[in-house]
Amino acid sequence: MPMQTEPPYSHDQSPKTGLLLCNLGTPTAPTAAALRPYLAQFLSDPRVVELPRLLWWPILHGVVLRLRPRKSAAKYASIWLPDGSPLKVWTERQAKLLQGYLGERGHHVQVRWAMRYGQPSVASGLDALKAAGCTRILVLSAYPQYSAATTASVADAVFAWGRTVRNLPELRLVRNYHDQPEYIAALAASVRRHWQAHGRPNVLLLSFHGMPARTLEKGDPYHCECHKTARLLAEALGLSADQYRVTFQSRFGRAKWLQPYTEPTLIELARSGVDRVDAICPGFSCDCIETLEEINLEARSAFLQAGGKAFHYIPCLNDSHEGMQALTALCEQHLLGWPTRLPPDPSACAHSRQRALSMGAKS
Ligand SMILES: C=CC1=C(C)c2cc3[nH]c(cc4nc(cc5[nH]c(cc1n2)c(C)c5CCC(=O)O)C(CCC(=O)O)=C4C)c(C)c3C=C
Ligand SMILES: [Fe+2]
Ligand SMILES: [Fe+2]
Repeated sequence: MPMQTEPPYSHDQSPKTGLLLCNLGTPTAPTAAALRPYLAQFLSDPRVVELPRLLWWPILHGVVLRLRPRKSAAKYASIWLPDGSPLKVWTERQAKLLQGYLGERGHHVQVRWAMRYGQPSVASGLDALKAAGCTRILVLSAYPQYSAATTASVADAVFAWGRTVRNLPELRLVRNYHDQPEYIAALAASVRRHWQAHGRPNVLLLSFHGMPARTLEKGDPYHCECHKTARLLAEALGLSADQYRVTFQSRFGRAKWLQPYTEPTLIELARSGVDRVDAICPGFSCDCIETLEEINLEARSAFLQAGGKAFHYIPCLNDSHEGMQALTALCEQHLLGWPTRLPPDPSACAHSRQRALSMGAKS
């Protein structure tokens, strides 16, 4: 990939900081035609499906991309918002709010949002921040728990962009925030608020997106980080071990995924006489198809059909004040990690002195 041609370097540029909030990506419409390119890009990422290409390619192109787009489109249609896919709507809103929250704390940071798959791409977001004069950029992956399939894949996109850039900004990538006290406090506050309004369940179900089980054996910390989030949240809420369950959802393909699986656990709970379950998804920073359709529609119906009496879904933090405060605190901790800089020095070298003179500055 060729390197970009950039405006000549100038010493009189004041340092500016940018923030790129990256989420996974989502189709532009709830149709099979929009789902196909989105799923093709997503499921071609070797960080997501780790099978050898020779084996995976015929399955992806011969089976998955023929059947899944139509099936998934119907699911997206059931949760679509007037302004688009919930994942896009919430991510855009969080980025807008983050700019204000950080500004109130004295951080004048340009905030943009991007999607790892689809548009606006990570590269276009980084290009825009660089074009706006940002010489340091904080990349915040929206996933609280680290996984190679999500966080590391965003890093891949950032590094790929870096290969096209001549004059790189300083880059910092948030790795995770699964145990950040402000994030746990925000989750606990949203659960408590729900319980104040609707009473308490017999069991609180914490459902996380799944991963193939072999990723845990190969050293991916995702499973452990999900369990740590769950333990901290349970402690914050004062729950005993029998008052909550940790499960994994969204199994894809035939391989064994992280267990226990969400839906079979709900069926087992209903059959064993548990009347009310509340479900929360602390692995998602905002609501999306995985929470709104798979949990709030499908899992709810499985629980009720198996004899459960009441199922409450507690939404993701989305644009709530507590959630935004947690994201702000997280960004602030990372922004403060950067060294203090000397003011720009236009006389730092002969060519910039000449530039300053030609632009009419006094020598
Ligand atoms: C929260 C972390 C996520 C992990 C880990 C993850 C792994 C993973 N996902 C798939 C396959 C699919 N995921 C899909 C949607 C989706 N996944 C996440 C997050 C994680 N995925 C989010 C936030 C979303 C929602 C996107 C939206 O538009 O709302 C989908 C698409 C939907 C569908 O067709 O079912 C697929 C497919 C794999 C294989 C995987 C493996 C590590
Ligand atoms: Fe996923
Ligand atoms: Fe673990």
